[in-house]
This record gives sequence, structure tokens and C-alpha cells, in this order.
Amino acid sequence: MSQPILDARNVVKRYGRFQALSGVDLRVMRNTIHSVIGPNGAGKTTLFHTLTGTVPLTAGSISFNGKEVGGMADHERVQLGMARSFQVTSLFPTLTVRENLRVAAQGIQPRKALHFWSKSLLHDAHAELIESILARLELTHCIDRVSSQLSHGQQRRLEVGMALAAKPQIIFLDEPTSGMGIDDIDAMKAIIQGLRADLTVVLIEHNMGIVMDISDTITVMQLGRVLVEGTPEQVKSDDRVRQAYLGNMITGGG
Ligand SMILES: Nc1ncnc2c1ncn2[C@@H]1O[C@H](COP(=O)(O)OP(=O)(O)OP(=O)(O)O)[C@@H](O)[C@H]1O
Repeated sequence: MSQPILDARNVVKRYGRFQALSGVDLRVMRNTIHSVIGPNGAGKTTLFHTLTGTVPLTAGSISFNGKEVGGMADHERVQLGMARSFQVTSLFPTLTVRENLRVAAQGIQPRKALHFWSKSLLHDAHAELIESILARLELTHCIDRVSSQLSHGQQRRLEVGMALAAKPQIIFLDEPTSGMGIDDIDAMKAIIQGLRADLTVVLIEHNMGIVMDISDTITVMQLGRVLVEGTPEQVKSDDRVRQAYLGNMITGGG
């Protein structure tokens, strides 16, 4: 059997006295779409934060391509090939689409953008990479538009592009379709499916239709633990999953 590209074991995350993750295991296989679902507050975003290094682990280990990354800073993980598309926008609103992607391709954090601005914006580094990302995202025609003028759906696609500009092997997408209309959702779905050929996708998504359609594997979380893991068919027919969602509806969650 092949080795997982990402192998997280017994991940624990505490915020003060509150334990948001209570020993989560997650094994993600290469070139798959692996979705993480669960009722509100289950710990999905917290798990993403620990995997990508946005927050430190309390305990556990995270191995990426066989290398322990659990203690590494987020930018170090990006350099190793782990990229993340944030729910909160990561775009530079006054820069064009091309310029946004250039900033991302250079691996520049927002606070260092001014340095970059002074020397690198003038030459056309990364042009090929940027063109290929834009083609993939169907944003080629927007290349010289200022990102704040893009539609919501286009902005969400460009956010994925920002993560792709780091040339990742694995990409973490946190609710990439949130706030989208049906046409934009279909476009995003096709883009995510297309990514699987070249990289591995880990996805948090509340739209169950999308999750069931495009996932190879689904991990269902509840109260900071893994409740069930399997194929869409297995997850759909699992009573524990039904109960978890039913319980959530009864308590008023989404
Ligand atoms: N910085 C924090 N400090 C304290 N508690 C937190 C913090 N971040 C998250 N939590 C708590 O951890 C639990 C898991 O939250 P998390 O956002 O990971 O859930 P989720 O599954 O992503 O939920 P949703 O689907 O609503 O986004 C929640 O009870 C939340 O209140």
C-alpha cells in the first residue's frame, strides 16, 4: 500500500482549558480529494490550523511526505509544499490579479510585501506559472483587473490561485464555495476536481452535495474527534453520521 502524503496522529489542541481536538488521526493519500466535515464546532477549522501551522499543536504529530512538520512555522510548511486557501480573504485589493499572484508566487507574506514591491514588481517573474494558474481558474481574461473589482466567485477562485502559486503538493481549502451562487459553485467544483490530477486536496465544505460528489475520502468530525471515515457511500449510510447531523439540527446548528 502506498504511503499517505499527510499523516497526522493523535492531534490534540487546547485553547486554555477547552480541548478543541482530542486526539485526531488523519491520513491523506496522494492525488485524492479528502474532505473533512462535521457539525458546527466539531473542530474542522482547528484541525486545518494545526495541520498548516496557523496554530501550534498541544500534542501529537504531523508527518508530511515522511517528514515531521508539527513543530514548524506555517511559512516553513508552505516551502515544503503545503499551501492553504483561507476563508478570510488573502487578496491584496488594490493589486491586479497578475500582481496578486506574483506576490504569492514569491512566497511573500503581507508584511514583507513592501520590500517585494520595490524591486520585483517591475519584472515579469513567474509569468508562465501565473498564466497556467489563471487558465486553470478560468481567470485569464481578468489578469489586469484590480482584485477588488472581481466578482465574489472570481475572488474566491483567485484565493485558490494564491495558494497554487506556492506550487504546493497538498492544498487545504477551507469552505471554498461559501457565499457563492450556483454557477460559481459549479466552476469551483470543477476546479477542485481538476486539481486532483496534480496535487492532493484537503477540503472543509458545508455543501454536502459537493462533498459527496467530488470526495474520495470523507472524515466526519464531532466534538473534536473523528466520528467516521470512509467513502461518500460509506459515510452517507452511516447511522452515527446521520445522528450527528440530526443532533446538530435539533440544537440549532447549521
Ligand atoms: N481561538 C480559540 N479559542 C478558544 N476556543 C476556540 C478557538 N477557536 C475555536 N475554538 C473552539 O473550538 C471548537 C471547534 O471550533 P472550530 O472552528 O474548529 O469548529 P468547526 O468544525 O470548524 O466549526 P464551523 O463549521 O462552525 O466552522 C469550538 O467550540 C470553538 O468555539
